[in-house]
Amino acid sequence: MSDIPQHGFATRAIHLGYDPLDEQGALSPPLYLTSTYTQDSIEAFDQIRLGERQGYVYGRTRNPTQALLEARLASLEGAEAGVVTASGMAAISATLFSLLQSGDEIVVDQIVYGTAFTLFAQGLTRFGVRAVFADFTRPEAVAAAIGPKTRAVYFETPANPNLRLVDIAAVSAIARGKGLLTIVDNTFATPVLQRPLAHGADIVLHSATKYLGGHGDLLAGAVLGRQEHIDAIRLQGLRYFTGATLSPFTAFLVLRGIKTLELRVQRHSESARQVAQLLRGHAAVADVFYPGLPDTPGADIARRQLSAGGGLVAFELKGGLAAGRTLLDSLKLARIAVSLGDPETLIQHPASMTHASYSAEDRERYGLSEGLLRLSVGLETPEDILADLKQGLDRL
Ligand SMILES: C/C=C(/N=C/c1c(COP(=O)(O)O)cnc(C)c1O)C(=O)O
Repeated sequence: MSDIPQHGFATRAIHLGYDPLDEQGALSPPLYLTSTYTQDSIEAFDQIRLGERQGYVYGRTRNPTQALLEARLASLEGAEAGVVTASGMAAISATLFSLLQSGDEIVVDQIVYGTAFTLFAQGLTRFGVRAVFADFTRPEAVAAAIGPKTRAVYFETPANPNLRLVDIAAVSAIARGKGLLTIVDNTFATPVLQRPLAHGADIVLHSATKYLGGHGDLLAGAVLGRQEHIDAIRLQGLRYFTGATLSPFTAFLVLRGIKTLELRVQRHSESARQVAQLLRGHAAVADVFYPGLPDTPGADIARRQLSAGGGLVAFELKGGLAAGRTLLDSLKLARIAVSLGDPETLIQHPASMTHASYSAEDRERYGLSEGLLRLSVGLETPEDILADLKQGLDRL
């Protein structure tokens, strides 16, 4: 079925780029565990290196199982090409090390995943790259932060951990007008709900550890975008800056994960919407942040960019951190753990867990409350998730 690329999201996630009749009728794509490849002549290796011939040489930069996953993820994000990596942080670092060099600046949103913040605030400075943090909910603040040395802008939307929303079209228009690249981490929304390239972004990143793998049993990353950028990220960022290659077996697991991605994200979203409504109506809750609530901050952006609210809910209790600790200790179904996008409902305290690498001053400055809790709503029976949360809240 050569016309699969014109089919729907779920059909492409399941069928794109592979015909079982090419592989003895094997319905599940083969797993290529080889580290190296032979060819029939030295000339063949020259032709592959020069891009005159499709083929494989060595597993650090290309592998057929990874290549199928890259083709499917690129299709799901509406990208020309993709490259997969050993983790989400590997996707971020391979991208930054390929596209930036000493003396460059990059404008970054104030609210990003904690370890990504550390890479920007501390890691890149060791190589002469300066991150300038700005409030991306105000596009004019992004424009003001751009200088003659800026090469790119970077943000997450919805952002980790408080789910704040950034207007992709507005920010990417500012960046494009100054000849800059727009890099968007789409981990929280997934391409089921949001495709940043369609709103003007140039590069999309994923921690495939999360919703794409979808079962809390792997670490992986992905970068999607134009061929020229993906080639640079593969042949520089992956091949020699990081070497952070995705194992073929993990690529096989992510291929299996994305077959149910649309179904899972829809279920995560519906359950999270119910959780957000429960929280919104409970006396112990001070504030709820959920893109699927009609009056959430940035609701107009959500309506333009997201087809549903997603599986993450952030909230604050009236009793602050002390109440948060009591709640976490009283939950019986939800597990206290970092990460997200698992079938299991997970709850965590960003200030002491995923965002502990922000200094207390930076958390204060950027509005990351000490009392904020982040809930990754799982795939359990929704009534059970709600009952567990309610019994914990009712004790406060
Ligand atoms: C413990 C990890 C969490 N997050 C990670 C993460 C990464 C980094 O992804 P790897 O963990 O390197 O696959 C990249 N981009 C985003 C928006 C992320 O949330 C967490 O928040 O709970």
